[in-house]
Amino acid sequence: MSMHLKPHRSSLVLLLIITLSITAAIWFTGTPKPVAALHRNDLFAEGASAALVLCWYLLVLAARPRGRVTTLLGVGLGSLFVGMWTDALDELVTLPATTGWTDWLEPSASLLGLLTITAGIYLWHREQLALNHLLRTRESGVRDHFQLDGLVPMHRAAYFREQAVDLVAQQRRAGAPCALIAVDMVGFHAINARHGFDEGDRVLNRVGQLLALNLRPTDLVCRDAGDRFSVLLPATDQAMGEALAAELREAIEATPGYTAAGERLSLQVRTAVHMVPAGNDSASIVNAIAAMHRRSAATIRP
Ligand SMILES: Nc1nc2c(ncn2[C@@H]2O[C@H](COP(=O)(O)OP(=O)(O)OP(=O)(O)O)[C@@H](O)[C@H]2O)c(=O)[nH]1
Repeated sequence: MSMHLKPHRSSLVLLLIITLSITAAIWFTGTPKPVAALHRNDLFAEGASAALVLCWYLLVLAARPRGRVTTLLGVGLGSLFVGMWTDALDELVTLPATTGWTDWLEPSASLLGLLTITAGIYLWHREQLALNHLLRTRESGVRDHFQLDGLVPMHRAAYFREQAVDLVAQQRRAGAPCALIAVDMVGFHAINARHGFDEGDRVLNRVGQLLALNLRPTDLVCRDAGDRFSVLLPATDQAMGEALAAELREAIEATPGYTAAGERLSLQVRTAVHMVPAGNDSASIVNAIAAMHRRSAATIRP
């Protein structure tokens, strides 16, 4: 069983027992239809629909932690599957006229499923709005999981460039300048060398989180590469950009954290602010991003 499904083992076992019980009850109560009497198109359509709902059920459970939303979606999709599965079995078996329970089981399970899925989707929507709030400064209204950084919980450089082009075009229409900040760790290779690459990874992760926490909701931060991060500050002048860059440096250097072995780390970062004037062509942002990282690399910290 996939490790993502392990927390949902009891739900899966319950659905399996219900499905096997219904299948056995229908099979042993009725008479299998001869092959010539089967409606192949109906059988295929109903069987495939049930299989697809089962796939949705597994994908949703595998993607989610346990909780109220997952329970509602699981019960809903599970019930819908049971309704559709009963419908598909109906194509294989002729039941005696006295067996009335399958007539109400299929529509009731499907209706219960749809109602429960609707309640689950409503709560999922509320949950997602709360999560969107947490992801401010890590995405600018566009989510692209293909461009997420595997190490630091934020997007990568390509996403930053795409969003920066859009944001700068918006700012141009509003006549406001944007600021870019390059954040580069100083002597990061020494952390890897002294404490190991895994510890270096943890430091990058923590630095990324500190940056995200210390920005305004409208700002965007991404990991550029290695120990370099890029920040976009819409509607920001030079003075504000410099002030925010100083705050970011202070936030990181004041809370360097500890290694797994309990050794206090000492972190230093350098920043470079690069202004994108109000009327600037949005395509030039790509050059501006490269320029700010060059400027940051040339900055000497005491
Ligand atoms: N742990 C870890 N290290 C990385 C990762 N990506 C790049 N690095 C390391 O980051 C270091 C970056 O080296 P430099 O660009 O010289 O940075 P620095 O040591 O901070 O040097 P200065 O910026 O000149 O102060 C290299 O040692 C890379 O191996 C990563 O994903 N995880």
